[in-house]
Amino acid sequence: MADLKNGKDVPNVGEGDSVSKDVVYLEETFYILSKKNSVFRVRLTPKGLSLTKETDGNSKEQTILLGDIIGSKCMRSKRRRTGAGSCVCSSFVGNHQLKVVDENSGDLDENDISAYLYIYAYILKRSRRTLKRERTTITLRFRSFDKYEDNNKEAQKWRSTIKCLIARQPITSVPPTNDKKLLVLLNPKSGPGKARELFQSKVVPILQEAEVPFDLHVTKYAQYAREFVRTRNVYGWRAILAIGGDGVLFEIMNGMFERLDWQQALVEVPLAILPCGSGNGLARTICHLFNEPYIPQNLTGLTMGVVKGRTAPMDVVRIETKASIMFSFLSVGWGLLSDIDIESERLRAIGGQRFAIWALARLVGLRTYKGVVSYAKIKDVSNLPKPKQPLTLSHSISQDGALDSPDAEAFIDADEHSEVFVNAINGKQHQRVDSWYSVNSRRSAFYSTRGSEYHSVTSSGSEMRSPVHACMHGPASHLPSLMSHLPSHWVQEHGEFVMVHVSYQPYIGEDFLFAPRSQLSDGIMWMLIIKAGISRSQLLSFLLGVSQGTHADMNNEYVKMIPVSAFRIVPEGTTGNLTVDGEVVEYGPIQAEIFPNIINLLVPDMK
Ligand SMILES: Nc1ncnc2c1ncn2[C@@H]1O[C@H](COP(=O)(O)OP(=O)(O)OP(=O)(O)O)[C@@H](O)[C@H]1O
Repeated sequence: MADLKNGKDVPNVGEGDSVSKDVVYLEETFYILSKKNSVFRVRLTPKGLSLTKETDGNSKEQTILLGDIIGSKCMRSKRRRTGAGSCVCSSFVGNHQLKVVDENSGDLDENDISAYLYIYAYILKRSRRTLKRERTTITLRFRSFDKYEDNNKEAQKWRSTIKCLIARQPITSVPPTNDKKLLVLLNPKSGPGKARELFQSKVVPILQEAEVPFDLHVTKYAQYAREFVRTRNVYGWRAILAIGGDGVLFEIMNGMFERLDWQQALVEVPLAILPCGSGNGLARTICHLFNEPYIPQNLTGLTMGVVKGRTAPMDVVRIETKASIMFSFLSVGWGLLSDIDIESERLRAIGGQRFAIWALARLVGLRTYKGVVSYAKIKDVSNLPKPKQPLTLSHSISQDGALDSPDAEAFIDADEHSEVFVNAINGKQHQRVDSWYSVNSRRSAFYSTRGSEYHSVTSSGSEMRSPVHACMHGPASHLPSLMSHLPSHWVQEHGEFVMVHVSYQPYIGEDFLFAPRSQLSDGIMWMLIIKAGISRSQLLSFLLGVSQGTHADMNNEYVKMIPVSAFRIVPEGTTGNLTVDGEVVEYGPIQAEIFPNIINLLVPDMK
């Protein structure tokens, strides 16, 4: 068995290129009780957990990638009811289920000296047309020594190494700790109203397995999340997670900019989003850019990013209207797309499909808007990476729905048909009976993470309503004031428009690949201008193209897509919709400029 290399630095673990392929951090051999001619070698390497089955000279290897592993825990066997079999070996065969408990539990079985190491992974699996994550639990049973303490020491060594590797930290005998909780701000009214249910069934189990404690606050009214982050000591949390649509994150981000210490807060407290709304443009963007499958209502991949704590910088856009200043991360819209977004609100209950239905209605009754559109064009975008093709998944259903079973008991992992693997090393004279077995845990469900707090929805919100008017801080503008003349190098277009929509992320909604060349942080806004005069059939092909991003290739007298660093829209008249990140703002002059790399966003591992 390879020694634990204490203090060894592990750079870029998980990417697998800068660490030698031959490095083995830990290695152990196991065998299966019912198949004594098979030997199983388990190795922990920079790539992940390698499981090799050797039978009669043949070997078969399976590797669970480090990027797919989210956590590891040591457990003890649970005390059995009187009359239940107490023999450790027999307890794993037949119809008995393994029940384990935390080592500090009062309900543990003192007679079982085994230490159990649970390794939790969500493996990316590709079937013919779909890519999805499946939950897998690997259980290693350490029973080599006569005392539980010694077996536990062995199991803890594996746990610490796994945890250090996940955190990309030097390997030490103590796992890395972060006592700070995750602040979760959840909008129960977002999208079809399933955020609470999805959090409980899809997110909490992963937080539990990764041992990430959280404080959950369910928003009680619009602007609750904004006031919350503006008025609290946010440094006490490891990150702020928005659960809902893009609107909750918009509130959180603007609450951060209303703090005097906005700069420090944004550096030290990363933001994250899990999509439960009807728009979900940023969540879809993150999945697109980090090659994570995006499956509506399946939060697994993004939650893995949240627990692992990897960050990526994101641009923000400072927006000025006559009455207010705000910061945006997604888009500014005027005309057709904003009309569809806002007017389809009445169909909120049906989720993202509301956009398609309303788009058809608005094509029939097409409106145009008069005004002036001005922009500072970015001349050279030739260095940008090629746009990525969207992963087409035909909205597959994840297998990990099995986590939902509410009547399950926590930590029941052994399947009735699971096999028992018994250690075969040390020439059989030593009575080592370490074992491992791997099962797809279909019955586990966890409902709270130790140390986590659920804040009642019904409790009074009075502590939150700050009497003091918020003042917007954030980076200072370089633009002339909204009513002043613009610099002469800006382009100006007067006329009648079907729409002007500006996006700084590839996706502005789940099915809207609006700016395929956009990156999270590139300092570029993509302005799409569609002028009046365009035929309905051209407009239809534009709307159909938006789901795959093919509309961006349309470039004719009516449609163009321009990279800009700042812009101003001055609509004529008083009726119409102007939106920022999908939320309505006052109708009138609006101007915007982009600031690169302001936000730290929690993102999944790049695959
Ligand atoms: N408890 C609440 N009650 C009512 N509105 C709320 C509550 N919490 C947040 N909001 C508001 O709900 C709006 C929409 O939120 P969110 O973006 O999460 O959902 P959504 O369904 O995706 O919405 P949208 O379609 O506008 O993107 C936000 O403007 C937010 O201010």
